[in-house]
Amino acid sequence: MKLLSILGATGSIGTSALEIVRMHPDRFQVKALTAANNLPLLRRQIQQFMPEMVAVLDEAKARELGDMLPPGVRPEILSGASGYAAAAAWDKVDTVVLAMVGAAGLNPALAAIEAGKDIALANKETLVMAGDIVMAKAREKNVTVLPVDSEHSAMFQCMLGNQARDVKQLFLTASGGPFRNTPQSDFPGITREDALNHPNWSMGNKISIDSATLMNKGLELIEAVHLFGISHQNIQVLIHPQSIVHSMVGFADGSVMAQMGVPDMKQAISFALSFPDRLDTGLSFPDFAALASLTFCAPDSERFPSLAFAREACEKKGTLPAVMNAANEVAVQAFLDRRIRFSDIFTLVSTTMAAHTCIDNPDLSGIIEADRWAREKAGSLI
Ligand SMILES: NC(=O)C1=CN([C@@H]2O[C@H](COP(=O)(O)OP(=O)(O)OC[C@H]3O[C@@H](n4cnc5c(N)ncnc54)[C@H](OP(=O)(O)O)[C@@H]3O)[C@@H](O)[C@H]2O)C=CC1
Ligand SMILES: CC(=O)[C@@H](O)[C@H](O)COP(=O)(O)O
Ligand SMILES: [Mn+2]
Repeated sequence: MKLLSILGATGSIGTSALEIVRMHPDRFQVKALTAANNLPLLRRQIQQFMPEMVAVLDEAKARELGDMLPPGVRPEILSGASGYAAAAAWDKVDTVVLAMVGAAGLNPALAAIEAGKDIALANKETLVMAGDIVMAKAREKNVTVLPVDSEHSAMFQCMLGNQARDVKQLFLTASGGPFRNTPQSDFPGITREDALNHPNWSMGNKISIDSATLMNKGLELIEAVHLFGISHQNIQVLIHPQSIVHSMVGFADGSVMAQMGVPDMKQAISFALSFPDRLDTGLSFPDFAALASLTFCAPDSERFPSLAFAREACEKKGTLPAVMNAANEVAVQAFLDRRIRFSDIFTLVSTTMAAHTCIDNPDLSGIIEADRWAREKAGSLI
């Protein structure tokens, strides 16, 4: 029986993780859940899964949640950064699902690793900001970090049974997002609704916008560098509009292994939770006969410069990846709030990166300071 803490339980990944738990009550028990603002959904989850600990965004929300719960349902209710860290590090938990969105995931990730918990990692921003520190800490604490991100789960699955030294190339697939075929001249007219309309995946708002700008693939490039200890130069990004091949690994002998499935995160989440077993998820196989073709092509770096930003961050390292991530978070939120246009996201990120004086080998406080600086800088550009 795995004893779970699910951080970001009310989100797209969190609710899919709970679906897996619901399907396999003999394998998983929920001990802790966290959310930020969605108290009605968290209340229903608490009543269904009866965690002993929950954490929400702030004290006011914690009081509100307490008032919403019926008599007899009394988990410990914590709040804020200390609450999330407590839910990640609690000694009644052995596995933590990190499914919060954005930089807020870094502190609980480190708390979970420090406490020796196994990690199912969806929050890619954590590795983009501080991958060297997080992975070094995981090695020191002998903690397993299992990828939940579909591409990284795919690559991990392709590598099983092979020697790490035989991995020569990663092929990171991207759907291309909703604007794969949109001419750049139409970018100024792109609305929030257009950009949230991902062709294949149902996901939270932030990652949906990242997919539309291809920044999601930039973040995933850096995530792969840290998870698999490979240079970004050995990672090729491929546009694969069908999202059936979730990624591929090329080996020394010229063999390429691909992992496939319908675009549904329950496969990757369940594998991270049950590894090395495979659980029944209720998912069907792709209908290969009905699929006209599986296609691949190179990304268009002119319309979508995000991959170039990420490769620059990989080259310069230091605080630059955290700066790119923070500027992107500010820009995406401003676009979601209808304060900037779609193409302004690229300008905000590139201008903030260009203004940054990169610090090599930063410690955690250096990264947090770079994140703060980048948010202020990007905010001043809006
Ligand atoms: N969705 C997907 O298919 C995939 C997602 N990922 C990654 O997983 C992570 C989660 O994505 P997704 O589930 O789509 O996101 P959602 O926006 O759907 O959910 C985010 C979750 O985090 C909580 N949250 C938001 N802000 C904060 C904060 N400041 N502090 C604490 N908790 C917060 C939300 O709470 P509330 O809703 O209560 O406000 C919610 O529970 C992201 O890093 C994303 O890149 C990776 C691969 C695929
Ligand atoms: C499901 C998942 O892992 C997402 O990160 C997905 O990859 C987004 O689609 P894009 O390929 O369009 O970025
Ligand atoms: Mn992904």
